[in-house]
Amino acid sequence: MTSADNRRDVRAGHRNGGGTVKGLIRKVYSPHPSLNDSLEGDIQAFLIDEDQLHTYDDLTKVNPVTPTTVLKCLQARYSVNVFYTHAGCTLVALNPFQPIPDLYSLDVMKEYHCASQPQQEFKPHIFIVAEEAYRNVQGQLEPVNQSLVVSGESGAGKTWTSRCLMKYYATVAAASSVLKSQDTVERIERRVLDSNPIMEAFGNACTLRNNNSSRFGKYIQLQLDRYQLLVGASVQTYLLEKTRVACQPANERNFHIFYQMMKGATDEQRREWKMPHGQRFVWLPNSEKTVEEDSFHETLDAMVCLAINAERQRQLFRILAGILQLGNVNFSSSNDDSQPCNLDEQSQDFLQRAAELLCVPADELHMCLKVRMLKAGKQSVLKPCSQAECSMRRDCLAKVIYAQLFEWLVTFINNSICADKSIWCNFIGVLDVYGFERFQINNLEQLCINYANEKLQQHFVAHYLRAQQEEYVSEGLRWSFVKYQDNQSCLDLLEGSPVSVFSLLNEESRLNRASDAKTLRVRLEKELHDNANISWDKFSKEPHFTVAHYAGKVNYQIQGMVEKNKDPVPPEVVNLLQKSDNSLLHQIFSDKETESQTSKGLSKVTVVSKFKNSLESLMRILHTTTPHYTRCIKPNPDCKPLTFKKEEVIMQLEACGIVETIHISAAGFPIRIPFKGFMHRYGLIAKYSNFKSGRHCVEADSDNLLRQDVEKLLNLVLQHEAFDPLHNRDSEKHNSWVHCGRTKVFLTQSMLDLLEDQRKKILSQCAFSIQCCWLRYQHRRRRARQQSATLIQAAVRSWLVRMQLRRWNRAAAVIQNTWRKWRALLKALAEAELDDAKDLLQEDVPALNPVIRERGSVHLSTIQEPVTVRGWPMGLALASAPSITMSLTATGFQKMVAVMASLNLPSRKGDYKVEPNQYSQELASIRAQPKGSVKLHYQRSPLLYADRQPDMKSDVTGFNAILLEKTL
Ligand SMILES: Nc1ncnc2c1ncn2[C@@H]1O[C@H](COP(=O)(O)OP(=O)(O)OP(=O)(O)O)[C@@H](O)[C@H]1O
Repeated sequence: MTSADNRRDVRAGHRNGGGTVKGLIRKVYSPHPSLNDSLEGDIQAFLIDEDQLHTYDDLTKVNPVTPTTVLKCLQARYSVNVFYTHAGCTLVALNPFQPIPDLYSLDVMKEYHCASQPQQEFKPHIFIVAEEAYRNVQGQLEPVNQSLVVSGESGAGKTWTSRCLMKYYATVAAASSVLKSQDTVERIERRVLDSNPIMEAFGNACTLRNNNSSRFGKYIQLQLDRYQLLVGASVQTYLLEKTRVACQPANERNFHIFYQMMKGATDEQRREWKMPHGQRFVWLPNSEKTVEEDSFHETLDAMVCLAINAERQRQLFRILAGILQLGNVNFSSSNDDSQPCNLDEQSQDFLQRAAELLCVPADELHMCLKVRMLKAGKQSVLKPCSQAECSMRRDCLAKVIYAQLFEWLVTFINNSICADKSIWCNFIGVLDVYGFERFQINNLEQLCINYANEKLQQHFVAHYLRAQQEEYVSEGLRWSFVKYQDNQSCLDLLEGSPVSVFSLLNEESRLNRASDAKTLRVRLEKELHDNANISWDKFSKEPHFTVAHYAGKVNYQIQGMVEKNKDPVPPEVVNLLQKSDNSLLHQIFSDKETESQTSKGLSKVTVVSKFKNSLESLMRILHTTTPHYTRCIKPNPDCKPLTFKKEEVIMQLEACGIVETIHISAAGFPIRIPFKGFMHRYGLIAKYSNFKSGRHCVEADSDNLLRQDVEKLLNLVLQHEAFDPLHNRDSEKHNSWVHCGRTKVFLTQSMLDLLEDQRKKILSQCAFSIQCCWLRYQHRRRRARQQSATLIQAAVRSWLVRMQLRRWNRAAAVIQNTWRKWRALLKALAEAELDDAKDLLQEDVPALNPVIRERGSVHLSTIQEPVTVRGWPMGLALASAPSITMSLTATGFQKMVAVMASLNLPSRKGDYKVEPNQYSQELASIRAQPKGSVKLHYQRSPLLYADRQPDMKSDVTGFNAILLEKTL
């Protein structure tokens, strides 16, 4: 099946009357013959178009709705391999009894999950129910928690459906995981899924009606965190059929796990379990029959995945092997009643093996089976048991071990998969309970199972059929009542107070006397003859009673019922098991009640009262959740593919009241929301659609005001639709999309989808606006930050520059100061030298000496006069250059610059003319240009060596040497 196949045929919807938009005038059975004649005509007219029957995706579109038309549509769909059909609030699932390729593939799951409106876009499917429940949790519409109730008779496909639902959630609730590591999510979903094979191995068996029949009921809570991700699960089980361990109905088998062990054990395991090849076990009938579920490896893998360690597995399988050995123990009757029963040689051997496997002393085990301990006051008396009693004690031992082992397993699984309460906030529950049972001989098990089904039917009736109709009336809707089968009187018969079948059964069980079927039958008849749901076949020899259940009459055998209800466990048995060296066995019995039934007296909890209590707690959970119903239908009793038996199907349809459901769904409004809640959720549509009510919608308290707001809002939503149901309300009100009651709005699914669409659009617009504002705000903030950063940077830079300049200025001042000192000193020296030279020429030397002497300490800072340019001896000019090294070593332009600096000539371009000596290329003259008044005449110095460059290494002597020394 491709995804295109899954898509809904939209044209079919139009052909079938345009879906729920246009009201359909439906006809129902009437006591008036002429009306029924016309109904018959309508049925024929409807069925004439046979080719179109399979296109009815929703049975509410069938017109007229009768068992025949519904059946024909389902048959037509089954023949074209379409197995799911909507029936209003219920999904009808026909069992194909063959694998349908790609019907449950991962891609299909994703398609349904990603579709904006799966119910509109795709064909009916169990994934639509799953997705609807998931979206309800996402939408947080009260009640947020969801329950998926899967019902149907044995083999109809409940377990299969539950598995599909779990796989769906394990996929979609984990796929969107972005917050957790993939590893964590996978581990959780894997563990949740892996609990299935273990539970099925221990709790399912091959029966005449189903090769993999669940012999217990279960309610699985899939725990979701606030992001709607699967974070854990928990399982609650109900009424395991433990009698199957020791007594299998003809042509049926024991629980799968025993066959798995026998077929899948390795040689070593066989040795350990004392289970050689070819060994026959009385409690494993029909072991030659192979079923798909006989896969031991799958169970072992699941155990590993759930962290049941190797040692625990060893202990567990040894216990199971011990149970099998017990089944082969046979007691032979003793001739003397005062003597215990004997065991033949073979049985002794089996008993020995059983004792070894259960790790209890063989002789004690033997004693415990054949001798009963009676308490008379404080005295205990041992009384040998009859052969039947011995067998019963043996069976009881096996049953109690198996039941406790199953309970331990469920607790272990729960510990492994259950999330901490602080982590999960919502749940989706999947309820898979055994279907209605009616055999040739029915006993306490069938009574309990059928009672559970009655309870579920009542929940459906109360939640959907009755509640809906009652509400329509109280809310002022004009409503033509649909008759439905209310099973309250049947439930009163079974569980009512003060007298009911259960109460009488319990009374009888608590009396400390041997049960007598006939007495109970008489009591039942005497006390309950007023109730029309119970009857007796006067000609039957066997004590019995017949109950008219919603799904049909069932005849219950009274023989053995009281004993089963007592479910006695001999205290010796429990004492013995508590002594076991098998730590698992020891653990599961360590806190078991050891006191005998007699000592407990009337406080003994019977099977019926225990079951009733657990069912009531389940009902309490169901009442606080939003239910979704799936009715599984078994098309034929032989589990054959492509076989549709009309009689078989019509009985099931009638049993679950599908026709009534369709009537009410077709005409009614499945969704009801109080005005306040409605405005709270959808008020934003008015607010953001420029719709003004003149006051704040949600604050308007009076129902009338609220009602007006609601109506305006609905008009607003529908104004784009060609059809305006509110204006139609006087005519076909109950067939329109929406109706405003006194305190509530009644909606069809289509109307709800429309409202949700609008709400989503507005929310997405709001989200867009918020995103824009946020982006703008972020942008502004970023810009402000940038500006601030620039400002700070500028301030810091300017501060740094100022600091730098201050340092430079100080340094420059120091340099200038020092430079000036040098210059003054050199000037003084040069002048002194010139004066000296002049004096030498004029022989007037002493004129300079006083100056030198006077300034001898080189304190010349006060000399500020500018250099007077005149004819300089070049040697002195060079010596007064800024750096002596520079003036000595530099050549060309550098030298010229050095000289100019030393002469304090401003180095403006073009002010001076500099001429080198044409031979030596030494600086010959610097002349001011005509505009200036500087004239420099170079003449041969009268000083000795004045035409030489000072050379540190050359032998500069005399005054020049002194001059050089000072410069350095
Ligand atoms: N959708 C399906 N597709 C293919 N096969 C199916 C489907 N549903 C059920 N089956 C087949 O029908 C068989 C019986 O289904 P299932 O075990 O789910 O019935 P059930 O209602 O749980 O019975 P019980 O009450 O006895 O446990 C399955 O083993 C499987 O082979």
